[in-house]
Amino acid sequence: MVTRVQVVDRLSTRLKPNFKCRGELMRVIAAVRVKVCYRLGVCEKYKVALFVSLLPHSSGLLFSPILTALVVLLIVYLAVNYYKRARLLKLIGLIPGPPGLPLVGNAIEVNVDHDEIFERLSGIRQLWGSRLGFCKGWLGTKPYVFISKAECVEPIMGSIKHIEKSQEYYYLHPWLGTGLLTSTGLKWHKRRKILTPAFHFRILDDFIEVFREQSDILVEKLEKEVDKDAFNVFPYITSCTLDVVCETAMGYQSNSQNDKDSDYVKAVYEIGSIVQNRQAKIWLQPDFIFKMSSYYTRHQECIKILHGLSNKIIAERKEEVRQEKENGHKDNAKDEFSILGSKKRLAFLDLLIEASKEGTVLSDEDIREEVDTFMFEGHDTTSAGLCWLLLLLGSNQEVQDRVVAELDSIFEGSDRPFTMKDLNDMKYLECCIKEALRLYPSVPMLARKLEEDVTLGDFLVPSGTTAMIIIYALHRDPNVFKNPEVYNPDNFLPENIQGRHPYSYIPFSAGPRNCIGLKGIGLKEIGMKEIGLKEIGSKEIDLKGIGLIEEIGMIEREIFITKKISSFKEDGVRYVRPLRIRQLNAGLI
Ligand code: HEM
Repeated sequence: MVTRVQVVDRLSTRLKPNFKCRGELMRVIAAVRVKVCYRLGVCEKYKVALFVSLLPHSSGLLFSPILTALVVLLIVYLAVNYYKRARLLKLIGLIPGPPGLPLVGNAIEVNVDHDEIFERLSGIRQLWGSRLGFCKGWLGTKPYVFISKAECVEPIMGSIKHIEKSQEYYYLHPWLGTGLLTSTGLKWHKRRKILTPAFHFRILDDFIEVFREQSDILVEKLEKEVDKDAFNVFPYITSCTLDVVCETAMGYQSNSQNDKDSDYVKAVYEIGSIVQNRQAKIWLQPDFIFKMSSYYTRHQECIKILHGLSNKIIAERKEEVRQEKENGHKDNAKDEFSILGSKKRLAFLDLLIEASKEGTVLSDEDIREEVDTFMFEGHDTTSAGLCWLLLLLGSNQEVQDRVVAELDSIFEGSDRPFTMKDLNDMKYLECCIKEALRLYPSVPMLARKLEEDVTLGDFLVPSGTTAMIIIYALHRDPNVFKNPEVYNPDNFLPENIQGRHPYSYIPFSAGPRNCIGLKGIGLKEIGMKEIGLKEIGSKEIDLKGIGLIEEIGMIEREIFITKKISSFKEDGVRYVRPLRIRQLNAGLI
């Protein structure tokens, strides 16, 4: 039996002479086909045709049905793509927005450090989209629409069709994998279904003790800064939220409030900053370029630290669960979250181990993805929210007085630990938190890749566009919130929220892909820490003269507590009035 290579060799020799006409060529091919079928012992015509099409052309007229089909397919593919791209360009072109340069679009305008990008994007939206509530922009060859009007947010966020996260989230994959925040399609649906029960309100009962312990430590730390020079309150709050989330998510005490040099804590910060840089700088986006950049080595070190710890904790916890089960602890049927049958505080990880059904539903890697996701989503959002709340309470004496009056009415002079019921009774504090999240949403913008065309007003936004929802601007729509720049918790009194568009206030996102922690944990966690801070007052610490400086925009948050007391702008820094935290029973200290 001859080999295929030999057949091709022989055929090419035979076909070497130039053909005078197509008929002659076809006759040769037919003859060759017979011979090849005979020699190879096969008779599939397509194989012969393929051999013939592979032969070196002795004439420019060589004809092959396969080659023709391939060329036709290629032309159709190119034509469809050309049509799609032309349609996209035409439709996007109709939407108002800044003119972009070929290939780079508006990338040069946003080629700034990540703390300034937010300002630039908001600026573009304000300049071009104030009236319509949306405008377009180009990052490289990728089209974006920046949206900040409730009516335009709804068709996207409210639809199950647009749950695909945009390219910006891809840079989180090395750390978070495709956990709940970053996954899409079937995987997301499945995970969301598994994880939703974990956020049952009863889980908060287990967590309340962690909040109390950690806010006590926070108070102790802040005490030391009283009456000293200006200091940035952000690291204190973030360490506290990180400790809370480490313990509630993994059952692990990261102790970052006491150990600022913790490798894990440093890695969380650094990777966040690297990811933001990648999102903004288009040349860092292709993997092969990123791998050559100075960021990459540190990025990999961070991943090693972050995954190393999660893997270690998961393995240890699984082993503990196994041993406790072996030692005869039976599942407590009365408590749907109790897997150990003991009174031990359950971490989110325990619930995942339970849900994993010994690896059949969730593998160890799946568990790690989710634990890492909750570490990331659970600490950054709440710490930003709490810092802004402090700033706003510090700057609004009257609001602060009302918060204190409400707490006084609940605690009636007692310094007993707070309970879930207390938290539910703090209606005005809840309005204050909501209003803080309105002015300074912890997630100031989010993005979706449109899977289908969407109609916004008189415009059709084509599929393939990235919809960037600028929550920060949405929350400042003067048609929804009177005096939108003013901190006014009354905006959230029941009588004032009547008739408000449901998509006009979305700090936790909205629709099927909203925050799974939502009010349940996010708001309560902020509330609990706020109470913790209020206990500074109950311990009679003199915070008189302490003020706050808001120094930045929304992305890189630094809030300084300082002795400066006026309210003016200097060197881009806005000084505000002092933060005063009142005692439980007394007036202002
Ligand atoms: C003030 C506190 C919080 C705020 C403002 C907040 C805000 C948000 C927002 C805006 C999203 C949507 C993100 C996007 O689509 O890109 C989101 C998603 C998410 N959040 Fe939160 N969050 C908070 C607290 C928490 C907490 C405490 C947890 C967990 C312990 C959490 C877990 C998640 C998860 C897992 C997702 C992804 C949900 C999904 O895609 O199905 N969040 N959050």
